[in-house]
This record gives sequence, C-alpha cells and structure tokens, in this order.
Amino acid sequence: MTEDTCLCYNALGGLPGPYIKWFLKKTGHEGLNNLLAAYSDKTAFAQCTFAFCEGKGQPVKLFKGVTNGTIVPARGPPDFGWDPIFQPEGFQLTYAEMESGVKNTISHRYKALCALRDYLTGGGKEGEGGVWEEGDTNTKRAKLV
Ligand SMILES: O=c1nc[nH]c2c1ncn2[C@H]1C[C@H](O)[C@@H](COP(=O)(O)OP(=O)(O)OP(=O)(O)O)O1
Repeated sequence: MTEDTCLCYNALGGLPGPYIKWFLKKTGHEGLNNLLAAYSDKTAFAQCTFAFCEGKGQPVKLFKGVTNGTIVPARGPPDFGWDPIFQPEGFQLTYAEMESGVKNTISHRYKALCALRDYLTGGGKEGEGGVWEEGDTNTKRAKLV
C-alpha cells in the first residue's frame, strides 16, 4: 500500500498537483499564493490517493478522497505542509487553524481512508466522499487519476 497527496489549483489545470511537495519546498507559502496572482480563480482541491494491491499479479486499487477549497495567504501554525494556505469549502479557517479533530473529519486523506476502509470491510464502492477504482497491474507505480 502506498499513498500520495496532491494540491491542485483549478486556474492552473490541476498543477502543482503531485509536484506540490517540491513547489512548497522551493517557493514556500508565499510563493504558492503568488502562483495564482494572475488569476481571479483561487480555488483548489486537495486529493489523497491510497494505492492498494493484494499481491503479485493482483490489480492495484486506487482509493481517492478530494476536498475542495481556496488558496489563501498563510494563517495558522506553519507546522505541516501547505495546511496554512488551504481553506476548505464551507469553513472560515485554514486546515492549519482547525483543530486536528475537525480537519480529520473533512480532509482529503480522511475521505480516501473511508473508501479504503469500506472496501476492506466489504462496504460499497463509495465511502464518505471517497471512491475507488482499479489501476493498471502492468504499471510499477499506481497511476494517479
Ligand atoms: O494534509 C495535508 N496538509 C498539508 N500538507 C500536506 C498534507 N498531506 C501532505 N502534505 C504535504 C506534504 C508534502 O509536502 C506534499 C505531498 O505529500 P506526499 O505526496 O504525501 O509527500 P511525502 O512526504 O509522502 O513524499 P513522497 O510522495 O515523495 O513519498 O504535501
């Protein structure tokens, strides 16, 4: 099982997406805001994907969770990733300003894990906002969609 997290700006067609780790490292929170300076659309979505394979020759299954939000100037403790610049839809707080107990009930990772949990416990194809689909057994790395 493996996991990957993307932060996708709608104005940029989904970028930085899986490259967010390196954009964050090189440009910081301010740079991540500046990327959108030329666009009025500041919306973005956070996506988490767990890839799970039962064994050799078995299909890779992808469990995805998406949380929509807006990119804002950094607010809150700068302890974790891009949490200070992501304000989820329906909230006045950034991920960083929220109690972790609140973030953990709305986050992209929570939704992906719900989908994985539902699959492993024999639940339906859709969890609490998360979905799963089959990947490609021939790829060494799970394909992110
Ligand atoms: O909920 C989150 N809230 C804010 N930031 C977050 C979150 N979740 C991951 N992050 C950060 C860590 C890393 O800068 C980037 C991609 O995460 P992620 O793909 O899991 O990176 P990683 O450290 O596991 O590295 P790698 O994929 O090369 O194994 O976003």
